[in-house]
Amino acid sequence: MSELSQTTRAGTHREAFIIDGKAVSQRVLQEVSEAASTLIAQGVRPGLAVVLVGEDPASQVYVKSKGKAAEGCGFHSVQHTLSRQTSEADILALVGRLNADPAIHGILVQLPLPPHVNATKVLESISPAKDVDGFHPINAGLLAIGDIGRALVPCTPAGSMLLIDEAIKALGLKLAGLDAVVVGRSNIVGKPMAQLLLGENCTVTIAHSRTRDLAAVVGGADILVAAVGRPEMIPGEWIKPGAIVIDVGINRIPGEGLDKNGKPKTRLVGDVAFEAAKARAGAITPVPGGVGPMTIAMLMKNTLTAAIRCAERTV
Ligand SMILES: Nc1nc2c(c(=O)[nH]1)N[C@@H](CN(C=O)c1ccc(C(=O)N[C@@H](CCC(=O)O)C(=O)O)cc1)CN2
Repeated sequence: MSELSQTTRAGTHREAFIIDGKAVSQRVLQEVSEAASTLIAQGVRPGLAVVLVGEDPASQVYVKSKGKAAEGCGFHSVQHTLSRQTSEADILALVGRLNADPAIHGILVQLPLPPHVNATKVLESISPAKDVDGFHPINAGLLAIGDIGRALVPCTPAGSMLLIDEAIKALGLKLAGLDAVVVGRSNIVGKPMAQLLLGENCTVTIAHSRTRDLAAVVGGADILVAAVGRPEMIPGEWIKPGAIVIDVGINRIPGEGLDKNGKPKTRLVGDVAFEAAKARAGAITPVPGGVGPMTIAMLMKNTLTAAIRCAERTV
């Protein structure tokens, strides 16, 4: 496809539409709260259990935000905080109890887990019906065969799709047929993202560390999803003019000066060099304030979905 149309009447390139992940996530949370109220009035309160193993400060912040968001949606919310030394067997036993608890519709084990714990084994022990992270192979399989109606879809890719919809509307485009490039092939973001884009009839390429001529592959993308976790590794000059850029990376790098405690300041950047990319893209997500807030909002949506499906199974 040729350049996506993004020129003004004077013929000069317009600055990118900044996709506001905070605003879109607030909208999702509002919709989830309203639907949850209806469900609660019918006697079913969605319940989310979050399991945190260890004391990683970033994980503590994310888990706290998830609990707060769950409460904000009117959910029953529980947090299990386990010490870093907790054995894999004890984590599996806890997941087993949560699987059997009728008040809990969604179970999330915060990642990363300590190195002595087999994360795959723990994630596969979660009942697929309560796997609100969408990481269980059953949910990955349902997504791969295009049965989204029965799957729980991973939160970050699902949220990224909503941001793409937002950009498509703002730019007056149609999603079907666009060339999408996903940089990164993780099971958590890259692969499910590619499946979702394929489900919307995009022509999808997954690029990774062994991709030859990444610049050329990225340069062909009408939609670029960067999910590699390497600060600003995609230069703005690689972006196709008018492209939609979804930056999943959240990388903390050294900032300038000292904070109020005298410690060196840090700042968050994405996988894309934002300022240069903004000058070429049609639409772009910022970091922070782009994909990140969507992850938690979609987790609430998945918990609501799990609760609704559970209620439907028991009538
Ligand atoms: N079990 C899971 N573990 C992890 C997941 C996940 O989806 N499931 N994702 C990440 C962490 N994460 C949620 O858990 C998460 C990361 C970032 C944000 C976010 O809103 N980021 C803000 C910036 C926050 C800051 O200032 O530090 C943003 O981008 O605007 C939300 C959730 C790993 N683990």
